[in-house]
Amino acid sequence: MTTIIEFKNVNKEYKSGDHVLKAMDDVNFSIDEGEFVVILGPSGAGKSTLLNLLGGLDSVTSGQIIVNGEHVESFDDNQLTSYRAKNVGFIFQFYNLIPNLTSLENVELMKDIVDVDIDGLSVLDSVGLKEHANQFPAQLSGGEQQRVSIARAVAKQPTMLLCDEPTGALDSNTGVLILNLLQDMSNNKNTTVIIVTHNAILAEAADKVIRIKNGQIESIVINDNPKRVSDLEW
Ligand SMILES: Nc1ncnc2c1ncn2[C@@H]1O[C@H](COP(=O)(O)OP(=O)(O)OP(=O)(O)O)[C@@H](O)[C@H]1O
Repeated sequence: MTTIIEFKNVNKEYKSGDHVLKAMDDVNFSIDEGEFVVILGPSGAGKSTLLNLLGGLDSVTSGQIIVNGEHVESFDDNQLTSYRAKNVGFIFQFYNLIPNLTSLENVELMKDIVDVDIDGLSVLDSVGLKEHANQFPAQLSGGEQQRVSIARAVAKQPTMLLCDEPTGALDSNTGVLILNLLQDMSNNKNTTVIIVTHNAILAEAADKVIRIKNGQIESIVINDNPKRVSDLEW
């Protein structure tokens, strides 16, 4: 297995007045290429902070974040923009769709950003939205908009998919469809998938489970025999 992501002694502090909050407190871990990783922890533990640092949306206070051998913590703004465009697919709770583009156009937009061949219709089909290809975001439900944003992140074929509660707005059947798709991306396309969730059941499907508490790593567990998402008891 090739290590693709390393956090080395990562600290992230937020200052407000005299008070310093340690959102990441000496965090160390590594993730292999193609791993399906679940990050668990209580509210305020630092899960979103970890994803934001890894995705180049926020900068460390100290420590190193090494992705594909490159030091993300030393990137300037231009390097960060190019790093995010080439390597990272974000699936967050906010959808960030472009309102005056259809579902299909929102997905195919990725052609302008990365040099990949995108069959937008087939990606929309994989999230159950082929019939909605020509609708605009305002004509879709919250869960459908979430699925378009997932299709857009997947279509880009990024090195890693960073997902913050990706199924939060979805009913359980659609949630399973999406988590299955993410597990397939990891198993079949060697995409590294990292999912932050409150749903501990998903841990059974993960190759690696990282638990965080108070900005620190509580445990890292490797599953030798992860379950298929479709076999989990929800
Ligand atoms: N921009 C910020 N300024 C100040 N404090 C912040 C900022 N972002 C996060 N924090 C604090 O850092 C800590 C970790 O926040 P984070 O959002 O990473 O937690 P989380 O584990 O994702 O929580 P949740 O499950 O509720 O989303 C929290 O105490 C939070 O209040």
